[in-house]
Amino acid sequence: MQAPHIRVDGVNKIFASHDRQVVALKDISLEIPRGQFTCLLGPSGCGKSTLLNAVAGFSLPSKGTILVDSVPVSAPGPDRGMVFQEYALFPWMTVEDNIAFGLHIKGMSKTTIRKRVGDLLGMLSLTDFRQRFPKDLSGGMRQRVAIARVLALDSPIMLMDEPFGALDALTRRNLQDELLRIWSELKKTILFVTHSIEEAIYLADRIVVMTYRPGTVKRDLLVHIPRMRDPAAPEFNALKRELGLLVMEEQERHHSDELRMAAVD
Ligand SMILES: Nc1ncnc2c1ncn2[C@@H]1O[C@H](COP(=O)(O)OP(=O)(O)OP(=O)(O)O)[C@@H](O)[C@H]1O
Repeated sequence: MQAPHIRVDGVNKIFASHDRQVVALKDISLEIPRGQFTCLLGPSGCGKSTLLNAVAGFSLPSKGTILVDSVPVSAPGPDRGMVFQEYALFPWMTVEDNIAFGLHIKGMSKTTIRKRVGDLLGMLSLTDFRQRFPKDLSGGMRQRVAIARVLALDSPIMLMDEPFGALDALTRRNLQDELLRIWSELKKTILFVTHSIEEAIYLADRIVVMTYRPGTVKRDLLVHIPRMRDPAAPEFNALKRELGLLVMEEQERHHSDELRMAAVD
């Protein structure tokens, strides 16, 4: 399946909670070309997950539209696979059964499933762990299974919500490298949420920095540093500084907002 193109057009999202309304997204418009690796970057509360959930079809915009290959998103679909920070594996199933689950639902033949699961176990270095249960795996391994499960369905779009946020630095770097390898091999369109500036620069073709409440696009830039990127390189650090200032401004707005709310309560 060819990677699709995503178009976010004038999207607003308003949550009504208790006695107040939260404008989580305001006038977001983005054109994401097929095959692009885009990171949504910003501090907590700037609407990254809200935007990702809207593209996934889990929570639709209050205003505006999201189109995948010109078709409006109105519900979750098999063309958009989601990977969460909290793995979301079935604890009673082995690694291979977790990966195969969606394929059984699709009604694929046992032979095809065995072949595809075998390939994915190999691709994500999980072959020796195929019979294990999630509780017997490290966080990094569990996240590999979660990625394999989405890849099994062959979704041409991968939506990833802080997938490596709970992992230690070394495991995180390994999985980032694997993700880049898989992405360049399988040519998926990836929308990846992170609040780590370094992770965004390491991975992305493009970084969209968001503002804190309402969530708008603060900066939208292409990363021109060739891969594999060296976080110690001067050009990497220069971009890190530039993005750091932008994110810090939003972080400060977040803190002042929290202080203001605490004073009201
Ligand atoms: N279901 C909801 N009901 C009410 N408010 C919500 C809901 N979901 C999100 N919000 C609010 O919308 C804003 C954006 O939240 P969102 O989770 O998208 O931010 P984020 O950038 O992904 O942050 P984090 O990194 O902490 O997940 C926040 O102010 C949040 O409190």
